[in-house]
Amino acid sequence: MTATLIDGKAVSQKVKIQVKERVEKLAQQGIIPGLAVILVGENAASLTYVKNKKKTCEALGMRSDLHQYPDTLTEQELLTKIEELNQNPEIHGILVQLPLPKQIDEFKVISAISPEKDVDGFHPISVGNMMIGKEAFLPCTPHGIMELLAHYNIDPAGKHAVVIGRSNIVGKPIGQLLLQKDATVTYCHSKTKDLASITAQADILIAAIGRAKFIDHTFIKPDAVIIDVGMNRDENGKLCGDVDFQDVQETAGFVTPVPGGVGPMTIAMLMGNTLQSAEKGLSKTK
Ligand SMILES: Nc1nc2c(c(=O)[nH]1)N[C@@H](CN(C=O)c1ccc(C(=O)N[C@@H](CCC(=O)O)C(=O)O)cc1)CN2
Repeated sequence: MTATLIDGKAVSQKVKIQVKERVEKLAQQGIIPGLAVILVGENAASLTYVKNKKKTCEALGMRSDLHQYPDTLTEQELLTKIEELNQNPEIHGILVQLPLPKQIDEFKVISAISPEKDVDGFHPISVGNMMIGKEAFLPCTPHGIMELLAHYNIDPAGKHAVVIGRSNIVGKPIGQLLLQKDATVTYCHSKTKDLASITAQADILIAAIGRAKFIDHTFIKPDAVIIDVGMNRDENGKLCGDVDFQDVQETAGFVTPVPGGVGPMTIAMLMGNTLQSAEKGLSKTK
């Protein structure tokens, strides 16, 4: 039997339709959700992502301002821009595209964004609230993964979830979100010994390693749910994930493709977070 495809493109469309309906309701009250996206430098992939964010915002009836700077921008200049956006009542979400050039301290920059506008969910206050299960903007990729699991009726409760990767934006938070849904979570990383013996116990495997097609059928348990967060190029320059999609077909129960899996969900969840921020602002003025 071949694995069931987890179709992130289709699920993200569904999420975006729901967001659009809520945006239209807000517009009747004179509020247009506004997202400010800051891009520093000329990273080609980042430019594609920020353009996609802008295009998606506009398609859903939201405002999106792209602030683009050369990689010579100083940290202070960036902090000044963030402060200006923090004060702008028409902007409900602020996002600084990562990675940033080396001269800029990522933590300082993320911490400068008002937590109320932190639609990426990267601010230490957002992370802290998420950790203790309080209301917070959830980071978009992990949030998108949880949405995909829910859509396919995959309940993490009692399952062994193995996360490969410990980044602040994917690995650490997805483990926490799975834990909150009562999964038993194991984190693996570059220093983990005998990785395959651990991943082979996973009912849900999250691959966020950054190595093209690294996970093949020898790493996985029969019928496991495989979520591929990788975004790599193969030997022919073709986009691929951390999972060898073809090779796991006969073993996995469910698998996300790359492209068309987790990636589109990231942008859809960002739209949801921006809308949520605008809705919160409205309820405060009532
Ligand atoms: N401030 C942030 N920076 C970064 C984030 C983030 O969530 N916030 N995540 C990634 C990049 N990213 C969004 O910013 C992102 C990556 C990939 C996709 C996506 O849709 N991928 C497509 C393929 C796209 C292609 O053809 O190149 C897919 O998987 O189908 C969306 C968003 C790092 N930085």
